[in-house]
Amino acid sequence: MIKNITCIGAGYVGGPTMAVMALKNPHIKFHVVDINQSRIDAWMSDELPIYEPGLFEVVQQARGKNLFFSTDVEGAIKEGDMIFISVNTPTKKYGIGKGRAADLKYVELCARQIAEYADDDKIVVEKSTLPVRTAQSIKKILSATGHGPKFQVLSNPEFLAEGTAVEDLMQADRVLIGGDQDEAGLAAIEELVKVYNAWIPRERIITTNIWSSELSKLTANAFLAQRISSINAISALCEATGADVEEVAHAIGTDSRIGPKFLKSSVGFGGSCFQKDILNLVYLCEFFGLHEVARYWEQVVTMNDYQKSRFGSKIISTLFNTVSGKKIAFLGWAFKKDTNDTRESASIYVADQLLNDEASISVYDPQVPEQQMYLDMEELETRPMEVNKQRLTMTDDAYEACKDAHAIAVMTEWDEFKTLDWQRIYDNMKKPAFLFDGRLILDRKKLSDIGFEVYTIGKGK
Ligand SMILES: NC(=O)c1ccc[n+]([C@@H]2O[C@H](COP(=O)([O-])OP(=O)(O)OC[C@H]3O[C@@H](n4cnc5c(N)ncnc54)[C@H](O)[C@@H]3O)[C@@H](O)[C@H]2O)c1
Ligand SMILES: O=c1ccn([C@@H]2O[C@H](COP(=O)(O)OP(=O)(O)O[C@H]3O[C@H](CO)[C@@H](O)[C@H](O)[C@H]3O)[C@@H](O)[C@H]2O)c(=O)[nH]1
Repeated sequence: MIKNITCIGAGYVGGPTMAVMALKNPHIKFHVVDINQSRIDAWMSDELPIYEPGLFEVVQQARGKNLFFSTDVEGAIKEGDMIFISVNTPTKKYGIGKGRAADLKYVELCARQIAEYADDDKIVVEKSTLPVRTAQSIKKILSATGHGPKFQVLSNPEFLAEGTAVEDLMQADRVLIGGDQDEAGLAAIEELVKVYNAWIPRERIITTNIWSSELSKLTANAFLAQRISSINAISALCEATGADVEEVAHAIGTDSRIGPKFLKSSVGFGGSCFQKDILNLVYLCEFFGLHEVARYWEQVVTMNDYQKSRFGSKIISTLFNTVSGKKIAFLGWAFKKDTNDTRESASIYVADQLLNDEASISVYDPQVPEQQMYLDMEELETRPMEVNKQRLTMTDDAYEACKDAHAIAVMTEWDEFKTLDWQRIYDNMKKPAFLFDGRLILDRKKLSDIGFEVYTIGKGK
């Protein structure tokens, strides 16, 4: 009987996942720990470290009752009957597998800490996205460095999307739990099934062997990203031929075998997961000598890079082949709406491309702080920070960002952009006033009538 659940890692996944589990399992105590003190402080305050619609209400209901946040990793490991590992698994930036493989050093450290501090038997749950067969390494570390207790390792990948995390957790399409198929493994799976079954119907909880579960997560993201790259590839052809990508997406999406979701053409997918997980899949395929399979999936990322640079190039070529000294307004910096997360956002790469062509960029995003934008640019290491700061600025007012601009680029699909006073924006811009809709959210006809020169992804002239 599980009485205490610990989660190591209080990020975009650990925080919301444990908050919802705690709300639905009032009889279990949840302890979420992180090495980042300021993140933990934020989880305990009214200003949560991540912006997610509905999250604050959930946290508020459980926090202090059966949901606790702290930096006491050792104490939390000792008390947890079940320990989730929900730490970051970024793309490796060094050594073997650099630029492709997942960097598992944080996961390995968690396993070592669990082995060191655990005084009794534990169920260890992989919540982080991991390459298939990672459980084997975790088991090895636990058994080689532990001092007595027995460990069961489960895989329970998370499928929530940012911006809809609470909804996705509350009404999950499915929950996936993988574990060893022997008696102890099946018993551990059943313990986790019970936790989810507090609100997820049993038929939506899928149980598999551990390797299938690990691989299903990478596969799900690869399939989702593949759909976006596929429709983005078609968007280029639409622009060349006069077809309309939204009409094409609707026409194919009504085929029940294809389905309508994830066919929204865009300036390119971003976020912390898709690119990282596909590159990880590519690396795994190469590792197992499956070079053709690796090339197949790699193309999803190549197409996404092409879509981002195609958008940037379109801005430059439309503005008479140079943006040097011109002001370009960016509406949105986050990688999608309803999140403050900017990891791998298309904005970063398009901004970089325009800055290389000496543009001045003024950004408005309702949730992203200026400091984060500079950190994103710094990671690219393209130019000195002072230059980024001179040419790239953020304002907290969309109208200010667009004032005196030569062009506007809609980079994130925030709802509020649809209801801006576009006549006012047009009146205050340089003419011709160019508008590049990278998210297909604006009314092209209305804007053209105002006087804008509108370019929309996937729509020919
Ligand atoms: N972000 C998403 O939408 C999403 C969705 C599904 C799965 N995932 C996967 O979940 C995992 C976590 O992603 P995230 O977005 O929450 O990452 P994140 O960077 O927001 O959070 C990870 C946290 O782990 C902490 N941490 C790292 N090592 C630690 C240690 N040894 N002890 C204590 N804390 C430690 C970090 O300080 C950080 O706060 C990744 O593997 C990711 O691929 C993410
Ligand atoms: O039709 C679409 C759908 C999405 N996007 C873009 O794709 C990116 C990713 O969007 P989304 O998948 O909604 O958000 P994530 O939070 O990255 O969630 C993905 O990655 C998570 C981490 O692994 C998984 O848990 C989720 O199931 C998976 O959807 C964003 O830039 C979106 O703008 C499009 O361009 N067109």
